[in-house]
Amino acid sequence: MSLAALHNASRLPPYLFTTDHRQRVLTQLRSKATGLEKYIYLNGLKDREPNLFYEILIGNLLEIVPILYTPTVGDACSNYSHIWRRPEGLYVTIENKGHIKEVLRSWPAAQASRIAVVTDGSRILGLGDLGANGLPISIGKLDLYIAGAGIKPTTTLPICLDLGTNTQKFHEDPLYLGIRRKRPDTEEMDEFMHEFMEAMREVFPQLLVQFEDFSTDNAFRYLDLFRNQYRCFNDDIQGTGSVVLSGFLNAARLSAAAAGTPLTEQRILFFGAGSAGIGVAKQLLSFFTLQGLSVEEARDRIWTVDSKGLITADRKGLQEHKKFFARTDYQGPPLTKLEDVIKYVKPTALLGLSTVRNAFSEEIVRLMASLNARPIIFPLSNPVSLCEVDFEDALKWTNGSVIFASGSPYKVTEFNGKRYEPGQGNNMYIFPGIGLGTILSKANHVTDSMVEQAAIALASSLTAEEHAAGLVYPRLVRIRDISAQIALAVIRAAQKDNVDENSLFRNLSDDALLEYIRAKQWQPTTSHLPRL
Ligand SMILES: NC(=O)C1=CN([C@@H]2O[C@H](COP(=O)(O)OP(=O)(O)OC[C@H]3O[C@@H](n4cnc5c(N)ncnc54)[C@H](O)[C@@H]3O)[C@@H](O)[C@H]2O)C=CC1
Ligand SMILES: CC(=O)C(=O)O
Ligand SMILES: [Mg+2]
Repeated sequence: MSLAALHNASRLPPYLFTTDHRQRVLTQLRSKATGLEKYIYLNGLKDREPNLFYEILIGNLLEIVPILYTPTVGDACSNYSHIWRRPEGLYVTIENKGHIKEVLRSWPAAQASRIAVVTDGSRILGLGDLGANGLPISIGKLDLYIAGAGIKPTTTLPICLDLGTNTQKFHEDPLYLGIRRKRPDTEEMDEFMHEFMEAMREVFPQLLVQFEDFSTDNAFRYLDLFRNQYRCFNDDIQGTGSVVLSGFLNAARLSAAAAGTPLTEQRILFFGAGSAGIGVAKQLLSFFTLQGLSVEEARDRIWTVDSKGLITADRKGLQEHKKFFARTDYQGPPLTKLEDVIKYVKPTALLGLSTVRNAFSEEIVRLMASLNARPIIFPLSNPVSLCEVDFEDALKWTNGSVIFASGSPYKVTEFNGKRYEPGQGNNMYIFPGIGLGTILSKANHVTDSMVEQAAIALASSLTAEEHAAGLVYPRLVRIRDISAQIALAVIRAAQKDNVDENSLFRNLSDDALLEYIRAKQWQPTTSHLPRL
């Protein structure tokens, strides 16, 4: 319909076209009192005017990403059954076992689908088992694919597997959207997951599956079972590993320069040894092997702590995923307090993936500062309400020397008259580029080298000005460009590993391929809307 015809439609206010829609949206958004209300408002906007929604998101990333993603998406998930407005993703339930394919076929434009984010709701951020309320995490991640990498919205597919929940209060909530039953045992869940993955390949032949927020045992289990069989990766293990390796490459340079020591002298302590902690620890082996150390030497420079303290090999009943980093060189009584572990290990870096709010207390942070000229402290648990230490406190207790990156966003902070910018060590910097590179190259698997090269590309993407400002991650506003650079590195790694099915790119120079990737990035079009 032409503007004139629209103007003549009597339901529209007569002066609508003398106003700017973007300004109207931002004003309405900012008038909402809480993050959750803002989330609901943006959700409605996406339904009414998806192009405008994405234009506003891309143009205001720093303001809007914390609403659609961590921390506010955590509130949206916790309350999803109560704020639900409309269908916006696919639910596949345990009751669908035996005919999952038919359920998947109900998704419109199956042939066009390229990327699915699949959660079973069992560990949403650090908020635990939210069951069928987990869908917004898949939606939020896909919005970042669209905004951050330029993936076309109609090719994205958010999925929540509703297998029940062990959180009793949902069984008793009359508005709860999911099945009221406990989660299945391993055998039943395995049967479901095998059928689901086979059906996904058949119905969506071009699809990349991103596993998201599965509880730790299942996260490792299904990654191991499926990674060589299907086009898939686990964001919490591999995406987080990659993004933290990237930030660590830059942080270690700053820390080693301040200490006057070689990079290989880094000693890394993980507080939290779940899918994220161990996923990152495994990826950080590459930090050392890239400097020429062997895997065994690299492992020697990494210590892990869980709720029982320093993880040692002699501990009875140690879970499988904790065994690789379990120490064999500690003799003595169990070290159960973080402070004692730090005194024993003398780490240069302390990484939190524990879900324990304020675990990095004043004593802990001051201890790190007493051991290091520039301590690396990454409190990576999400959302903010579970972060191990706030940015302002970390600055104060280290007198500004901390090299900091958190999982959820913090604001630029002044300390002693100086301005400090926090890093955000969140897989949102990496999965859009991994996805874009995998989709474009039609890689049939996501290999370790694709994940590692993504990290190196992200670490190398900082501008001279960002380096001079002491940043360890590039600024989020450049995410589209950065995702294109990551995608290039991912495609080249896929080619080296011979998993690319799109061989056309092999003859292109890096410059030509980067140009091609950028040209492929979807842009919202809002020319049909009024602007001044
Ligand atoms: N920044 C990022 O990009 C990402 C952050 N995460 C965050 O990482 C956190 C952990 O996720 P998962 O590993 O999947 O969860 P998980 O629940 O499997 O792991 C938590 C770990 O922390 C340990 N822990 C719990 N309480 C403790 C205590 N009091 N003292 C010492 N250790 C304690 C547990 O023993 C376990 O090893 C979540 O908050 C999640 O949001 C996860 C993925 C990406
Ligand atoms: C960021 C993310 O994937 C998580 O906290 O689970
Ligand atoms: Mg996650």
